[in-house]
Amino acid sequence: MPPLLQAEDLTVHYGGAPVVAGVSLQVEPGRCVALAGANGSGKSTVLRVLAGRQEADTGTVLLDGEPVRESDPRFRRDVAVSMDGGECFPDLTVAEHVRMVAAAHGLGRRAAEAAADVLDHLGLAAHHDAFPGTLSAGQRQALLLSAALVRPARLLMLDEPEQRLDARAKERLAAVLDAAKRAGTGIVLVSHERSLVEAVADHVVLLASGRCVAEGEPARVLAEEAAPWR
Ligand SMILES: Nc1ncnc2c1ncn2[C@@H]1O[C@H](COP(=O)(O)OP(=O)(O)OP(=O)(O)O)[C@@H](O)[C@H]1O
Repeated sequence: MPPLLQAEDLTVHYGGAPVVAGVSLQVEPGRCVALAGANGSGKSTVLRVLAGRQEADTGTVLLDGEPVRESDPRFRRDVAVSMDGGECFPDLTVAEHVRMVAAAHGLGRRAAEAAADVLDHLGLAAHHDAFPGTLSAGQRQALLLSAALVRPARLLMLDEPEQRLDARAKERLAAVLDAAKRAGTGIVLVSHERSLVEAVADHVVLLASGRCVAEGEPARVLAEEAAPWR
Protein backbone atom coordinates (compact mmCIF):
# COMPACT_ATOMS: atom_id res chain seq x y z
CA MET A 1 0.00 0.00 0.00
CA PRO A 2 1.41 3.44 -0.86
CA PRO A 3 1.49 6.04 1.97
CA LEU A 4 -1.53 8.32 2.33
CA LEU A 5 0.62 11.28 1.26
CA GLN A 6 4.12 11.11 -0.12
CA ALA A 7 6.21 14.10 -1.19
CA GLU A 8 9.62 13.52 -2.71
CA ASP A 9 12.42 15.98 -3.31
CA LEU A 10 10.33 19.18 -3.56
CA THR A 11 12.12 22.27 -4.80
CA VAL A 12 10.59 25.73 -5.27
CA HIS A 13 12.31 28.89 -6.58
CA TYR A 14 11.00 32.42 -6.82
CA GLY A 15 13.75 33.54 -9.13
CA GLY A 16 17.02 33.29 -7.20
CA ALA A 17 18.00 30.75 -4.57
CA PRO A 18 15.44 28.03 -3.82
CA VAL A 19 13.05 28.73 -0.94
CA VAL A 20 12.35 24.99 -0.72
CA ALA A 21 15.13 22.57 -1.62
CA GLY A 22 14.91 18.79 -1.68
CA VAL A 23 12.15 18.41 0.92
CA SER A 24 10.56 14.95 1.27
CA LEU A 25 7.97 13.68 3.73
CA GLN A 26 5.30 11.10 4.07
CA VAL A 27 2.11 10.88 6.09
CA GLU A 28 0.36 7.70 7.13
CA PRO A 29 -3.26 7.44 8.34
CA GLY A 30 -3.61 8.44 11.99
CA ARG A 31 -0.20 10.13 12.09
CA CYS A 32 0.74 13.80 12.23
CA VAL A 33 3.79 15.26 10.52
CA ALA A 34 4.66 18.79 11.67
CA LEU A 35 6.68 21.25 9.62
CA ALA A 36 8.69 23.49 11.94
CA GLY A 37 11.27 26.20 11.37
CA ALA A 38 11.89 29.92 11.67
CA ASN A 39 9.96 32.58 9.75
CA GLY A 40 10.67 32.29 6.05
CA SER A 41 12.11 28.76 6.26
CA GLY A 42 9.64 27.49 3.63
CA LYS A 43 6.92 25.76 5.67
CA SER A 44 3.90 27.41 4.05
CA THR A 45 5.39 27.00 0.60
CA VAL A 46 5.76 23.25 1.20
CA LEU A 47 2.17 23.09 2.46
CA ARG A 48 0.83 24.96 -0.58
CA VAL A 49 2.62 22.47 -2.83
CA LEU A 50 1.26 19.52 -0.82
CA ALA A 51 -2.23 21.02 -1.12
CA GLY A 52 -1.89 21.35 -4.90
CA ARG A 53 -2.16 25.15 -4.67
CA GLN A 54 1.29 25.79 -6.00
CA GLU A 55 3.50 23.88 -8.43
CA ALA A 56 6.93 22.78 -7.30
CA ASP A 57 9.80 23.25 -9.76
CA THR A 58 10.87 19.68 -9.12
CA GLY A 59 9.58 16.78 -7.08
CA THR A 60 6.37 14.83 -6.75
CA VAL A 61 3.39 14.77 -4.41
CA LEU A 62 1.31 11.60 -4.38
CA LEU A 63 -1.96 10.94 -2.57
CA ASP A 64 -2.52 7.18 -2.30
CA GLY A 65 0.26 6.85 -4.84
CA GLU A 66 -1.32 9.20 -7.38
CA PRO A 67 -0.45 12.81 -8.32
CA VAL A 68 -2.28 15.54 -6.39
CA ARG A 69 -4.52 18.09 -8.08
CA GLU A 70 -6.59 20.44 -5.97
CA SER A 71 -9.42 20.39 -8.53
CA ASP A 72 -9.58 16.57 -8.51
CA PRO A 73 -12.88 15.50 -6.82
CA ARG A 74 -10.98 12.72 -5.01
CA PHE A 75 -8.61 15.28 -3.52
CA ARG A 76 -11.48 17.55 -2.47
CA ARG A 77 -13.26 14.59 -0.87
CA ASP A 78 -10.25 13.27 1.02
CA VAL A 79 -8.27 16.38 1.99
CA ALA A 80 -9.36 19.27 4.20
CA VAL A 81 -7.13 22.33 4.04
CA SER A 82 -7.01 25.33 6.34
CA MET A 83 -4.65 28.11 5.32
CA ASP A 84 -4.51 31.85 5.57
CA GLY A 85 -7.12 33.74 3.62
CA GLY A 86 -10.15 31.56 4.41
CA GLU A 87 -13.44 33.37 4.01
CA CYS A 88 -16.81 33.13 5.73
CA PHE A 89 -20.16 34.04 4.22
CA PRO A 90 -21.01 37.37 5.89
CA ASP A 91 -24.76 36.78 5.89
CA LEU A 92 -24.70 33.24 7.28
CA THR A 93 -24.53 32.64 11.00
CA VAL A 94 -21.60 30.73 12.44
CA ALA A 95 -23.67 27.53 12.72
CA GLU A 96 -25.19 27.94 9.23
CA HIS A 97 -21.76 28.36 7.68
CA VAL A 98 -20.32 25.21 9.27
CA ARG A 99 -23.52 23.25 8.64
CA MET A 100 -23.40 24.21 4.98
CA VAL A 101 -19.81 22.96 4.64
CA ALA A 102 -20.80 19.72 6.38
CA ALA A 103 -23.80 19.25 4.08
CA ALA A 104 -21.71 20.00 0.98
CA HIS A 105 -19.37 17.21 2.04
CA GLY A 106 -22.17 14.68 2.32
CA LEU A 107 -23.07 14.67 6.00
CA GLY A 108 -26.78 14.99 5.14
CA ARG A 109 -28.99 14.87 8.22
CA ARG A 110 -25.96 14.68 10.49
CA ALA A 111 -24.71 18.11 9.30
CA ALA A 112 -26.41 20.15 12.05
CA GLU A 113 -25.22 17.89 14.84
CA ALA A 114 -21.68 17.69 13.45
CA ALA A 115 -21.53 21.47 13.09
CA ALA A 116 -22.75 22.05 16.64
CA ASP A 117 -20.26 19.51 17.95
CA VAL A 118 -17.18 20.99 16.31
CA LEU A 119 -18.20 24.57 17.19
CA ASP A 120 -18.64 23.57 20.82
CA HIS A 121 -15.30 21.76 20.82
CA LEU A 122 -13.54 24.83 19.47
CA GLY A 123 -15.10 27.13 22.06
CA LEU A 124 -17.85 28.74 19.95
CA ALA A 125 -20.78 27.29 21.90
CA ALA A 126 -22.09 30.76 22.72
CA HIS A 127 -21.72 32.04 19.16
CA HIS A 128 -23.76 29.67 16.98
CA ASP A 129 -26.15 32.45 15.99
CA ALA A 130 -23.57 35.21 15.60
CA PHE A 131 -22.61 36.64 12.21
CA PRO A 132 -18.92 36.40 11.24
CA GLY A 133 -18.58 40.19 11.20
CA THR A 134 -19.27 40.33 14.92
CA LEU A 135 -16.60 37.76 15.89
CA SER A 136 -13.22 38.55 17.39
CA ALA A 137 -10.13 37.57 15.40
CA GLY A 138 -9.63 34.42 17.50
CA GLN A 139 -13.29 33.44 17.24
CA ARG A 140 -13.15 33.93 13.48
CA GLN A 141 -10.09 31.67 13.31
CA ALA A 142 -11.98 29.07 15.36
CA LEU A 143 -14.87 29.33 12.87
CA LEU A 144 -12.57 28.79 9.88
CA LEU A 145 -11.01 25.80 11.62
CA SER A 146 -14.45 24.42 12.46
CA ALA A 147 -15.34 24.49 8.78
CA ALA A 148 -12.17 22.55 7.93
CA LEU A 149 -12.66 20.07 10.77
CA VAL A 150 -16.41 19.40 10.43
CA ARG A 151 -16.14 17.53 7.17
CA PRO A 152 -14.88 13.98 6.88
CA ALA A 153 -11.30 13.93 5.64
CA ARG A 154 -8.59 11.32 5.39
CA LEU A 155 -5.94 14.03 5.50
CA LEU A 156 -5.88 17.43 7.19
CA MET A 157 -3.48 20.17 6.11
CA LEU A 158 -3.30 23.05 8.56
CA ASP A 159 -1.16 26.17 8.31
CA GLU A 160 -0.64 27.75 11.74
CA PRO A 161 -4.09 26.77 13.03
CA GLU A 162 -3.17 28.18 16.46
CA GLN A 163 -2.97 31.74 15.09
CA ARG A 164 -4.95 34.21 17.21
CA LEU A 165 -6.27 31.44 19.50
CA ASP A 166 -5.97 31.92 23.27
CA ALA A 167 -4.42 29.27 25.53
CA ARG A 168 -7.67 27.44 26.20
CA ALA A 169 -8.63 27.42 22.54
CA LYS A 170 -5.19 26.01 21.68
CA GLU A 171 -5.74 23.20 24.16
CA ARG A 172 -9.12 22.49 22.62
CA LEU A 173 -7.54 22.46 19.18
CA ALA A 174 -4.91 19.95 20.30
CA ALA A 175 -7.68 17.71 21.67
CA VAL A 176 -9.67 17.93 18.41
CA LEU A 177 -6.59 17.09 16.33
CA ASP A 178 -5.72 14.21 18.62
CA ALA A 179 -9.25 12.84 18.22
CA ALA A 180 -8.95 13.19 14.43
CA LYS A 181 -5.74 11.17 14.52
CA ARG A 182 -7.32 8.48 16.65
CA ALA A 183 -10.10 8.28 14.06
CA GLY A 184 -7.42 7.54 11.44
CA THR A 185 -6.98 10.97 9.85
CA GLY A 186 -3.48 11.91 8.73
CA ILE A 187 -2.35 15.47 9.49
CA VAL A 188 0.24 17.85 8.07
CA LEU A 189 0.66 20.65 10.58
CA VAL A 190 2.60 23.87 10.10
CA SER A 191 2.93 25.48 13.48
CA HIS A 192 4.87 27.98 15.57
CA GLU A 193 3.36 26.58 18.76
CA ARG A 194 5.69 24.19 20.49
CA SER A 195 3.02 22.79 22.82
CA LEU A 196 0.73 22.01 19.88
CA VAL A 197 3.51 20.26 17.97
CA GLU A 198 4.49 18.28 21.07
CA ALA A 199 0.88 17.33 21.77
CA VAL A 200 -0.06 16.26 18.26
CA ALA A 201 2.96 15.52 16.04
CA ASP A 202 4.46 12.05 15.66
CA HIS A 203 7.21 13.26 13.36
CA VAL A 204 8.72 16.71 12.91
CA VAL A 205 10.42 17.99 9.76
CA LEU A 206 12.60 20.95 10.70
CA LEU A 207 13.31 23.41 7.88
CA ALA A 208 16.01 26.07 7.68
CA SER A 209 16.34 28.17 4.50
CA GLY A 210 14.12 25.71 2.65
CA ARG A 211 16.11 22.61 3.52
CA CYS A 212 15.30 19.81 5.92
CA VAL A 213 17.99 20.10 8.59
CA ALA A 214 16.56 17.52 11.00
CA GLU A 215 13.60 15.21 11.20
CA GLY A 216 12.20 12.54 13.44
CA GLU A 217 10.72 12.22 16.87
CA PRO A 218 9.45 15.64 18.15
CA ALA A 219 11.41 15.89 21.44
CA ARG A 220 14.72 15.24 19.69
CA VAL A 221 14.11 17.47 16.66
CA LEU A 222 12.79 20.35 18.76
CA ALA A 223 16.08 20.37 20.66
CA GLU A 224 18.03 21.02 17.43
CA GLU A 225 19.92 24.27 16.89
CA ALA A 226 17.57 25.44 14.09
CA ALA A 227 14.38 24.75 16.07
CA PRO A 228 12.49 28.02 16.62
CA TRP A 229 11.72 27.23 20.27
CA ARG A 230 15.13 26.14 21.37
N1 LIG B 1 5.08 34.73 -3.76
C1 LIG B 1 6.36 34.83 -3.35
N2 LIG B 1 7.27 35.49 -4.09
C2 LIG B 1 8.56 35.57 -3.71
N3 LIG B 1 9.04 35.01 -2.57
C3 LIG B 1 8.18 34.35 -1.79
C4 LIG B 1 6.80 34.23 -2.13
N4 LIG B 1 6.18 33.50 -1.16
C5 LIG B 1 7.13 33.21 -0.25
N5 LIG B 1 8.32 33.72 -0.63
C6 LIG B 1 9.59 33.58 0.09
O1 LIG B 1 9.81 32.20 0.30
C7 LIG B 1 10.43 32.00 1.57
C8 LIG B 1 9.61 30.98 2.34
O2 LIG B 1 8.35 31.53 2.67
P1 LIG B 1 7.25 30.70 3.46
O3 LIG B 1 6.03 31.56 3.56
O4 LIG B 1 7.09 29.37 2.85
O5 LIG B 1 7.97 30.56 4.87
P2 LIG B 1 7.36 30.07 6.27
O6 LIG B 1 8.37 29.14 6.86
O7 LIG B 1 5.98 29.57 6.10
O8 LIG B 1 7.39 31.43 7.09
P3 LIG B 1 6.48 31.96 8.32
O9 LIG B 1 6.86 31.16 9.53
O10 LIG B 1 6.91 33.39 8.45
O11 LIG B 1 5.03 31.82 7.92
C9 LIG B 1 10.50 33.35 2.25
O12 LIG B 1 11.81 33.84 2.12
C10 LIG B 1 9.55 34.22 1.46
O13 LIG B 1 9.98 35.54 1.41
